[in-house]
Formats: sequence, structure tokens, C-alpha cells
Amino acid sequence: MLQAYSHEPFTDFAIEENRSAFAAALQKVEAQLGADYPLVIGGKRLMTAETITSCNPANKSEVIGVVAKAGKEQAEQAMEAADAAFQSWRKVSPEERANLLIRAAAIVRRRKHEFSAWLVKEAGKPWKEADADTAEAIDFMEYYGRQMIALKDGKPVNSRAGEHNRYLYTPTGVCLTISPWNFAFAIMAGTTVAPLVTGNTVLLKPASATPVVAYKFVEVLEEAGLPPGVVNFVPGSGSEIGDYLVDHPKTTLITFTGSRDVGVRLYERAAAVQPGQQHLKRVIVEMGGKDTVVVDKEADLELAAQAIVTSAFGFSGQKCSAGSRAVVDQAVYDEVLERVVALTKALSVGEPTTADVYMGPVIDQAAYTKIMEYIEIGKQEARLVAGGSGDNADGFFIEPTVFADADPKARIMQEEIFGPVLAFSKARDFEEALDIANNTEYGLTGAVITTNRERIEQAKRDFHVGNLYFNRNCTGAIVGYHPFGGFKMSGTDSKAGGPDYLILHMQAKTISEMY
Ligand SMILES: NC(=O)c1ccc[n+]([C@@H]2O[C@H](COP(=O)([O-])OP(=O)(O)OC[C@H]3O[C@@H](n4cnc5c(N)ncnc54)[C@H](O)[C@@H]3O)[C@@H](O)[C@H]2O)c1
Ligand SMILES: N[C@@H](CCC=O)C(=O)O
Repeated sequence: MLQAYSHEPFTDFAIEENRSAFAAALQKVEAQLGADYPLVIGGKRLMTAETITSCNPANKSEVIGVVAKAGKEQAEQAMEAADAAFQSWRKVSPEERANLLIRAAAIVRRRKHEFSAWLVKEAGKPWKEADADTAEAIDFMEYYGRQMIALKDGKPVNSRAGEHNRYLYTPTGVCLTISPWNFAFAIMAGTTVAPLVTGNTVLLKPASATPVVAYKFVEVLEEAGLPPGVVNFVPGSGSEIGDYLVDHPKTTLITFTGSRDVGVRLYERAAAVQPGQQHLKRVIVEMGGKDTVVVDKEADLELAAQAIVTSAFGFSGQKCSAGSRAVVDQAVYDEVLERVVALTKALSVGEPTTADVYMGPVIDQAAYTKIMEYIEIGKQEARLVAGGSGDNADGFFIEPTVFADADPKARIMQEEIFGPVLAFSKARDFEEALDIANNTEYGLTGAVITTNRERIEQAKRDFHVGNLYFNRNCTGAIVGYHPFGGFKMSGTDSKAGGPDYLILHMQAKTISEMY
């Protein structure tokens, strides 16, 4: 019998033994850099002429791996393999499918620092962020495994004399998983194992910036006993095979995590019924955020400053949950701003392989260019009070940047920058602060810092976000504790890591038998 779920503990890097274990894992990974990684289709390895070169964002010239790139032909082969494998996988018992996840979690746990080291090298994550990403991947497997066991007999319904009724959950078919680079392990793994454990087969298309860690995860699933064809590894261009597989008449379920524009496009395309398609596609889309930390005049101001800085600059602001807006009551605005600027100036930026570096690089040249453009926009729209510079000579490094006195409707207050850029707006009172917090098209996360109970209740009612936190940062949701997903244009609010998530991957079947 499985123990009750509790989340994977984070590594304490203040302990010397943990630091040296992590440094050893980094060395181990560094010795493996530059290798080739094939597609995995129906359990077979396949190298392609066209490839994706995954590079270290902290050191552009360092190749992490060269990964096969699926075109339409390979995407079709993968679809055929997944469709064929579905016929047997759907009959495997829920317990057996759950056990596969529990075994995979155990394998990752034994190699935890090694996986985190891949994230440091491939995604530019500082140690703590990489460790949290790996812990979350383990959590998704442990949590969804248990959730599937809890759902294996469906839900109770009424029966009558001579009539036995059941309400069961059944898989849908072939699922297309499209994952982002920013939680290159956790979200990629979570959105692969949720369809898997519910009895679907999967086409995994990871982000092109981080395909190596995804390949390593497919190896783990195989080691844990994954049958051929149940998960097919098909990295490739979003616009080429992404569109092809989204449109494919055999795709039954799409689980996408990424930007607003790609998510909306995919949502619209998936609605179109293709020739030969005999079902409507299910679509889970989890998209961007423009998240706010609200500070009330009655608040612990040091806590407020810490929460703002952690929310804005953890992993260089490259989280959908990043608190890129601080909205502060005018009575305490100057003091909070001053504390935030002081904390921001003390943050270290550098090579993420170095222990204790707070911020590494942003992911690539395109992200660097976009963020630096937003910093220029910010200089026109508001008052630069910290940071503002970047250096892309060797890697893509940008200083943590703070703008003060931004108009709530300014572009830097409205558009997702996805980098280390924080904007401050002043609010007349708490009421106006909540209005500003709600004034974007997004509704993902938010935090309120206050000691006033009435205002806590007011925010619970009126702050319109999927994940609302009080007296803490607005990032760092934990699987099984803080189910994650947003309102409005942040997505379908599917709540990854929550009790309603797996059901979205299944169809409920009513069975009524007379006897
Ligand atoms: N809400 C959440 O849970 C959540 C979590 C993580 C990231 N995000 C969001 O993700 C974004 C950052 O990630 P990103 O840069 O990887 O996003 P992205 O939209 O550029 O890419 C996401 C995935 O979609 C693929 N893709 C691109 N074009 C496609 C197409 N036409 N058809 C199908 N697939 C296509 C990409 O290759 C990648 O695998 C941010 O907006 C962030 O807020 C949201
Ligand atoms: N679940 C993560 C964010 C995922 C998106 O980037 C958090 O809560 O910080």
C-alpha cells in the first residue's frame, strides 16, 4: 500500500554534503554534453537529417545536445504508433499504470541532482530553482499515481432493484503534449504522465530550447516499464509538426502549456472538426500571466519587499506566476519601493553552475532581445530605479530591473515580459489596488500583503486569479497543496497538481446492467 502523498523536500544547499553532491552531478552532466538524441517512436530510436541544437543559455557556444527533429512524416509515424499502442494500454489496469509512475518517481529521486544539473545547463536554472523543478516532477508522478488509484472505480451512483449502475472513467485516445522550456522537467513530465496514467497514449513535443532533459525523462519511463508506443518523443518545430498534430483527426486530447498567442491559436484550431474525425477534441491550455503583488498600508513592509523581489526575480522572472507588478498603497509606497530597490541591488546575477547565484541567464537571444526592448519601453513609460542593463556577449544575462511610478495601463504593467522586469504602481487605497490588480487580460496568480482581516476577505472575494496567496510570494505552487491554473486569458484553469486534473484526461462512462 502506498504511503500518503507529501511533497518532495527541497535540498538544503547550506549543508556542505548537499553542495558537493550537486557539484559532482554537474561534473557528471558536463562529461555528457554534446551527445546526439534520437526520436523515440513506437519504442524505436530514429535519428533525422535535420536536428535541433540545444545550447547552454549561460554560455552560447556550449552545446548541451543535438536532438533529432521530427517532420510531418515522423509525426505521422508517431501518431500511428500511439494509436496502435492505445489498444493495449487502455486495457492495462489503473493500478499498474499508477505503479509505473511511482517507479519512475523513485528512479528520478535516486538521480535527483543529476536531473537538476541538466536543468542548470540546459535551461540556465540556478541550483535552487533547478532543485525545485526536479522536486515538482517527482511530485507530479507521486500525486497523479495516487489520484488515479483513487479514481479507478469511478464515482458512486445510485442503483435500483434489478439494476446495477456504475460511473467509470475511461481514457480518450492519443494525447498531444506540448510543453514549455521554463519548467523543462516538471511541466513536461506532469503533462506527459497525466494522460499516461489515465490510459491515453502520448506524443510528447517538448520545447525546442530544452529537449535533452525531456529525452532523459523518456529514458526513465522506459526503465520503469513503459511499453513501446505509449509515449513517443517527437521534438520539432511548433508551427510545422505542432499544427499537423493539433489538426490530426486521431488526436483526441491536447495538453498545452506556453504563451497566450500560441495557446489561443491552438485552441481555435483544435475546435475545427477534420475529415475523418469522429470526436470533439479535448483541450487543456495553460498560458501566460501578468501577476501582481498588492501591498496594503497595514502590512509587514519587510515581508512585502521580500515577497515582491522573490516573485519578480526568481528564475529571472521567467515564470508564468512571476509577480511582475507591485501595486502599493500610497501610504507605504515610498518605503516599500526603497526596500525593494535595496534588495534588488543585492541580488547576484551570473553563471548558474556557481552555487548561490540568485539569477542566471534568460533562455535565448529572442528572449534577451524582447526583454531589452521592454526595458527601453519602460524607460519611456516610467522611472528606472534599479538595473536596466544586459550583457549577451557569452550568455543572455539581464540585470534585475525595477521601474517606479508606472501608469496601471502602461505596457510594462499590461504585457507579459517574461524576464526580470518589475513595475511599481501607486494606489490610492486598497480598493483601487485590487482594481489595478484585476486590470489585465490575465488572471493567473496574485499575492496580497496585509495584516487586515477584512481586506483579506475582500481580496478573497474580488481578486480574480486562479492562485491567490496571502502574506507570501505569488510563485512556487506545490503539487497537491496549491493546484495551479489561471482565469481569463491565462488558460482553461485546469489546475495541474490538483484533485480535478486527471478527470480532464478521461471520459466518464455510465454503465447500467439489468440482472
Ligand atoms: N500557465 C501555466 O501553467 C504556464 C506554465 C509555464 C509557462 N507558461 C507560459 O509559457 C510561456 C513561455 O513558454 P514558451 O516560450 O515555451 O511558450 P511558447 O508558446 O513559445 O511554446 C510552448 C510550446 O508550444 C510549442 N509551439 C510553438 N508554436 C506552436 C504551434 N503553432 N503549434 C503547436 N505548438 C507550438 C513550442 O514549440 C513549445 O513546445 C509564457 O507565456 C508562460 O507564461 C504558462
Ligand atoms: N507553477 C509555477 C509556475 C509555472 C509557470 O511558469 C509556480 O507556481 O511558480
